[in-house]
Amino acid sequence: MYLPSFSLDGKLAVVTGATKGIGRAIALGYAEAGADVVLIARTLEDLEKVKKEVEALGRQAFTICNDIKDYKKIIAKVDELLGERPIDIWVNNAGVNIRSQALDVTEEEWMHIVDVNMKSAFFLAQAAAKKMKGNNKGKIINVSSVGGHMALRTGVVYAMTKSAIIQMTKNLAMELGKYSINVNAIEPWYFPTALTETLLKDEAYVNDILDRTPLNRIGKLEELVGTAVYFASDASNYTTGQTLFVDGGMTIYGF
Ligand SMILES: NC(=O)C1=CN([C@@H]2O[C@H](COP(=O)(O)OP(=O)(O)OC[C@H]3O[C@@H](n4cnc5c(N)ncnc54)[C@H](OP(=O)(O)O)[C@@H]3O)[C@@H](O)[C@H]2O)C=CC1
Ligand SMILES: C[C@H](O)[C@@H]1OC(=O)[C@H](O)[C@@H]1O
Repeated sequence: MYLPSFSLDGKLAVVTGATKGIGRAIALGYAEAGADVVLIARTLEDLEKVKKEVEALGRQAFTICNDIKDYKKIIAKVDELLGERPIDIWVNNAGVNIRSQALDVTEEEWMHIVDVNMKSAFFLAQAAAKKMKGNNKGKIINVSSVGGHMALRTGVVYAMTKSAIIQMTKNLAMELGKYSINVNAIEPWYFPTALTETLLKDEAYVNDILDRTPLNRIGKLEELVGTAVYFASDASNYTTGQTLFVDGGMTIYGF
């Protein structure tokens, strides 16, 4: 039989930033594929809503209402919630951006973006890997951005953190391979979410995006979930340290 399984039946996935946009889409996609899901975000009302959506799909949902900058508390809450239940999949999705020009970046902006997008992502990946190591298997998926691969006008600090996520993915994949833990990254171009809402309301900005996007349209969230399910499933068991662009062709656009 050559078709590998894309099923996540019986798996447990943890998704950071799981109440809106890309994180919510991934969490629901995972539930549709058979996984139980731990949802992490800072807004309780939103967490309860997505919890109900996961349960409506017949899967178990757990919620952790906490800022990932307090990653030690997140890790303690995961332990408290799950006990001995293994974590099969960890998605570092939560991310923020403050779109300042390089000459205007403040230290506070720097610290906030770096703490959420890079420091928290690393230490949560480290904690997940420590648990997965005991089971000699696991899938860590990091959400980077095209902005980590090429210079966009959406802020240098955000770009630095997204580029760091790509390199973190490679180094973790190298070190964790001996425990059969796969580490991969997704690099999205533009998708309609709260994070990009303001940008995508600007017709001139959208036209600039489309001018550089061979598929000539903004992505649909369901078109990103497939990649996240692939990286979470047995279908990707021999794929690690990789970054997959889900970008409408933007990164190959020359002239
Ligand atoms: N949308 C896009 O076009 C692109 C997005 N990306 C990346 O995808 C990821 C998701 O982005 P997107 O879905 O657009 O973002 P949204 O702002 O739409 O959603 C962010 C999610 O993360 C949660 N969140 C934000 N900050 C924190 C925090 N400090 N601690 C815990 N949870 C947090 C939010 O809930 P709450 O506020 O309640 O905590 C929400 O659930 C990010 O890493 C982003 O960089 C990459 C390329 C393109
Ligand atoms: C494609 C980028 O990641 C995009 O640019 C932004 O400023 C938003 O934060 C999105 O992440």
